[in-house]
Amino acid sequence: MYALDKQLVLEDGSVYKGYGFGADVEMAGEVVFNTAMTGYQETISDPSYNGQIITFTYPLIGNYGINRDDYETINPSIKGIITREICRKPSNFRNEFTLDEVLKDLNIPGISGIDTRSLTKKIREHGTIKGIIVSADKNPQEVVENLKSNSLPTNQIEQVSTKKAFLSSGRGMRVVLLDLGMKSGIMRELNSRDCDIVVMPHNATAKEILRQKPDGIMLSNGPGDPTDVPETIAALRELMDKVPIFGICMGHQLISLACGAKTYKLLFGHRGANQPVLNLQTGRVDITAQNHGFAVDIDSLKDTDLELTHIAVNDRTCEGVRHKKYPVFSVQYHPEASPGPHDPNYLFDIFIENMKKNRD
Ligand SMILES: NC(=O)CC[C@H](N)C(=O)O
Repeated sequence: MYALDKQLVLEDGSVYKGYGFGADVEMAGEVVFNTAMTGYQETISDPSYNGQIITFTYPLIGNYGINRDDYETINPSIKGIITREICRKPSNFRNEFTLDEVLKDLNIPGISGIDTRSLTKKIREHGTIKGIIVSADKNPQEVVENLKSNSLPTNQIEQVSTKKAFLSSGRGMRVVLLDLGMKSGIMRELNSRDCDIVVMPHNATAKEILRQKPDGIMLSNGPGDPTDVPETIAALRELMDKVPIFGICMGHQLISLACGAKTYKLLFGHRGANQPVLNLQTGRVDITAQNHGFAVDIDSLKDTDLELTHIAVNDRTCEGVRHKKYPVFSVQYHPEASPGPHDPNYLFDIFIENMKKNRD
């Protein structure tokens, strides 16, 4: 039998005892919850979760193992995993490693045996909260004091964005993919449409981007607060009228900020694989993959050249915008899925069409 050797301590003083797995290290992070039933490998390796401890509401995690192919980045930067139950003997034809051994290699701690329903209810009421997975014999009061005195990281985009530009050749449209902490799924979608991609760091200037003679610019997802990167927002302002732009998640927030809208932090965010989104033009609802803690303030769109195109069915928050004059659009959800449904995948085709039209 495993011993109750670890505890999850939250900033509000609550303590959840459990069983440690993965790396035996202590790392504080923002505790968030994800409601997807599958896709834990893509989720833990999504760079937008940088600095966060992920609670999986699905009660069994690790049951189909980890494989070489499903990483969204090969350098995951989450601060921990919280589960009801961890499967230590996965069974799947694609299984190559156990979640436990991979987390050990990646130096990421996990805790199982947690009442994730109660924890999730707490986060829903309180909002996302700072927490840490520590040894069960530590005094929780002291841990809480420590947690309170340490602030969560800022400027996370620069930690996960590529330092140098690189190419992924194709014969189709030339796309500058601005890496704000991109999931490889975005690259895969562009590759599958034969795009000729230049991936550039988050702080590339408008001039550097235009020097690549792009047909269009793709803005990726990314971690943390969108207001952390004023230089990227300034670059976007210069680029808006030059070439078609498509933004996903962080990219969507940055386009909105560049046009004068405002962003704010949601109480507990949207993280999962079945988030319904209403397309206001067609009346169609797409079921989407999402992972975001911030949102664009719908009221603030009034004074901009953006129009609201999509809203979340669950809480009526902003899920997409479009520029009134230029072929610039963005969504808060993930058309690249990984993990999650492929309903909105056609958005990549719209981006390709926008680039073709702009070329003609
Ligand atoms: N996946 C993302 O790009 C998330 C964007 C931003 N970090 C947020 O939490 O809202």
